[in-house]
Amino acid sequence: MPSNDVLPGKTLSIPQWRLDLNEQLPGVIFQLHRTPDGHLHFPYLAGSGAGLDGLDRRDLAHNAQPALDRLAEPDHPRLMAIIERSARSDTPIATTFRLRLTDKRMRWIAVRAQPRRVESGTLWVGLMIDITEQMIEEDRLRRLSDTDDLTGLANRRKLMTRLEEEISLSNRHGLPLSLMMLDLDHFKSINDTWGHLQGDQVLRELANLCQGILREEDLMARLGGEEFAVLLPLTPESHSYQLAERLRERISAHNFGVGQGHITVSIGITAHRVGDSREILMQRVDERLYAAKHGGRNRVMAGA
Ligand SMILES: Nc1nc2c(ncn2[C@@H]2O[C@H](COP(=O)(O)OP(=O)(O)OP(=O)(O)O)[C@@H](O)[C@H]2O)c(=O)[nH]1
Repeated sequence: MPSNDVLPGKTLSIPQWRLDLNEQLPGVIFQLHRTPDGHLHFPYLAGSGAGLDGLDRRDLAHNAQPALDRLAEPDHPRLMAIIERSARSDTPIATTFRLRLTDKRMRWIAVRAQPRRVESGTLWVGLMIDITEQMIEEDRLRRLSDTDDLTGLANRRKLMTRLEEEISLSNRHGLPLSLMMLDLDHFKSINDTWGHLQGDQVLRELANLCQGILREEDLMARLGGEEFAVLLPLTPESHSYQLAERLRERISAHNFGVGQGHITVSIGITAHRVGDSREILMQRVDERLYAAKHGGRNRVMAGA
């Protein structure tokens, strides 16, 4: 049976019209060969884009390294592991990775490749296409679905996802984690007196003010209406109490344009205890907020 492999030492006669067609592809078709000692090279490469432009294909025919050197840092070991696993278990490669081009631009590439054992090692036949535009669009949509329209803060959905992740870290490594819930006091009267649009402006400004005080790794979310939550990783309750007091004071002293001192907040805080679920934590912090409201508002209530 004639071989379709373009391995070193073998020649393959491909009609010129097919070579021309392959070169015009908006992606790359390839053969990747791995010798038993792990050396990788591309015996066949055709097409354009896929982050390989500017590389000498004659070099790549002998050594895949110049292409692998373009892999973004975290993707390099991951892709190597995927190639090894595919070679060992004869399973296809289906993944995405990032390549850094010479001008420092990053491109997202999708690869699909089918391995086959050959005398000289493993040979994959596959294709790579540039999916950067789709990834940017996906990222935009993801961010939209995680964002509160009015304030630009994270929304409840995003908070709940992060809370789940942080709780799992906290349970596994015993790291401190605090949660804060913050609600504007008598906000109905602000709306009634100044109008809904001005009320919206107060919510936006409150979000800005708090974000200026919080750390990068803290996550502030708008839960809905005039209720907010702040997730504080690596923060024990004593620290989050001080922070909550600072937020409360700064908010009550801030001029929101609706009469000095008219905007105050009640805040509940609680710390995560090993074994607490997301729902338990949310319920407990809600109870603390309720206690702050009933204790007279413009105050912080803590308690694990
Ligand atoms: N401007 C504006 N107002 C909102 C928004 N969402 C909810 N509100 C208003 O927030 C007010 C909440 O009123 P209540 O639940 O009675 O609470 P409150 O007046 O803040 O009183 P306490 O929380 O008990 O201190 C209502 O007037 C809602 O219309 C929003 O997106 N924009």
